Amino acid sequence: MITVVVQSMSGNTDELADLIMLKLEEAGMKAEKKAVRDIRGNLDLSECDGILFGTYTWGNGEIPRHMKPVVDRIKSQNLTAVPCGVFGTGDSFYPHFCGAVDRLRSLLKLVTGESAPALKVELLPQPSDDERAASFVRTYLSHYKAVKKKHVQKRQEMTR
Ligand SMILES: Cc1cc2nc3c(=O)[nH]c(=O)nc-3n(C[C@H](O)[C@H](O)[C@H](O)COP(=O)(O)O)c2cc1C
Repeated sequence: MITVVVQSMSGNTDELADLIMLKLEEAGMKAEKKAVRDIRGNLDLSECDGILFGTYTWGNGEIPRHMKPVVDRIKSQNLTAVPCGVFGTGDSFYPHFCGAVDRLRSLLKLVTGESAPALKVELLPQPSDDERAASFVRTYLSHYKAVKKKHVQKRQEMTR
């Protein structure tokens, strides 16, 4: 079960989350969506099977402050065995298009050592983003399998 954690102000990123959920389900993977405002206090990210983080970008290519509960968890909870991906919407009018996606990926790389697959979409998803979302989900699912395999091997080595 993939947990899709999404922060959206005006609905674009939420719509992208729905498209990604659909693609996950079409690929045979169960998914649940959680809005950041609903997760305060009661979501241990390290217990998730897999996570896709969705965010818009604010300020000058920044992660919106509403994502703080998620960023704090990424920093404090052990996500090394949890396959993660990042998606977001932004506006290419700004110098750092979807900067929040890049920043979240960098943070995840720092704490997990893994390069999370990413998808950036211009404002509201268009029909042309359908195949991009499907391709992102395919890339994420192979990353998911690779991370799971790595951690099974690690556990086996530790019990030897
Ligand atoms: C004040 C402000 C700053 C923004 N800064 C950026 C930015 O630096 N980079 C970017 O790609 N988009 C930026 N955006 C655009 C939003 O990220 C974009 O509209 C996004 O799709 C909103 O997502 P939402 O509908 O899920 O809230 C900014 C928007 C506003 C209003």
